[in-house]
Amino acid sequence: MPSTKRKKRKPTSTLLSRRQSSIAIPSDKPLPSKLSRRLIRSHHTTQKRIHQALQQNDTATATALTSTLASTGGLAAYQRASVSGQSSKRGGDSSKVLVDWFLELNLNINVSHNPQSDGSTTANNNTNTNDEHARPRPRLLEIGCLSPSNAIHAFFPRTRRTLMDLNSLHPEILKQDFMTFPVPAGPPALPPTGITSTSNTAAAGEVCEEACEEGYDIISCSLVLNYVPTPAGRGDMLKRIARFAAHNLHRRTLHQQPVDNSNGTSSGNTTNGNGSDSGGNAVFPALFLVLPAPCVTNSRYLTEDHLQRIMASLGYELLRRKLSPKLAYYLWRYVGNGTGGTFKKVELRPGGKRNNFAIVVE
Ligand SMILES: C[S@@+](CC[C@H](N)C(=O)[O-])C[C@H]1O[C@@H](n2cnc3c(N)ncnc32)[C@H](O)[C@@H]1O
Repeated sequence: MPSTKRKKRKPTSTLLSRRQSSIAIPSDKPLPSKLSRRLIRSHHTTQKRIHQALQQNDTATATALTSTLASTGGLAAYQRASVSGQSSKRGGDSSKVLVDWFLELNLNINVSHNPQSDGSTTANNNTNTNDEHARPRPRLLEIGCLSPSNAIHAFFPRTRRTLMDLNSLHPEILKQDFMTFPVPAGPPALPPTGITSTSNTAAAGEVCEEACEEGYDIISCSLVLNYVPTPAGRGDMLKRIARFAAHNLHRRTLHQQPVDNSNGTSSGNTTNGNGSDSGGNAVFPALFLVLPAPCVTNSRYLTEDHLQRIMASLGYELLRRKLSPKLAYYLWRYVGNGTGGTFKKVELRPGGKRNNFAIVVE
């Protein structure tokens, strides 16, 4: 008779400690996918529990959970698991979708052959010599960056990209919390955005590189929003991203590249003879947002329609969308004039086997 004994599932903590040495030691080898998935899930859950404990002033539990997290490799182990997910064998570089969309949208951005390039040998690095009205090559701000060698980096030489993460895995990646990264200062008198926020401009005396004034044409936020442990924290991150976009839109307007919001295309001199969009006004300022698919397909509190309402309130319109079994990809264009307003945690999709992912805008 076949045994009816069910195989006991090992607790994640046991699995992690058994693997701990392989996580702590830097290695080029990706972690097994099952372990990566469990590690990522357990990291998110523990972080959420730490936050809940802190909210209840239960510092003992928060401290215990924090040390459990640290003993199992902490953020570094989580990042290693995420890098493993990004490996080409697992088809995991989400930025490939953005590259496809850039090509589809006929953006006139030359690709540098070497994503590590500083741009000095790239034709059409900072100016498009065929178009006297062309703006400098667009600038990327990537929040939550694990590597400077993903597909999208070929579009942005080093001088045109700012990559950041809470924990930097590469000298080019700033160790920086986006929530304290200064919103570019100037040009003066930003138009009203419908977004209320506190202390978002660069403080006097803060180091202000070129980007500080020029701002960013596209912000990439791939699998970062779901890392933020609270619904209100996610809303705050989206609001902050919108302030960066508002700065860029205002700057574009000042640089006399009129944006025609009525039909989703740029007007004036932004298209050249071959129909490509040299200034990128039909696309930029933009946000590339990637979420695990269940956050929008199986959450009690978030649907794609609801996400779209939140984004519209912040001044965004949807340009592109792709849903794969694992991930939801979006390209949003910031057009301003957000309706503002608040979004609470409201049950939209009842059901037993749903998750609780939510975004709250206060
Ligand atoms: C799952 S990884 C995503 C990596 C990559 N973008 C991708 O698509 O695979 C999430 C990363 O976001 C980073 N992160 C989370 N919140 C952040 C913040 N406020 N500022 C900067 N980085 C943040 C984490 O440190 C982590 O490395």
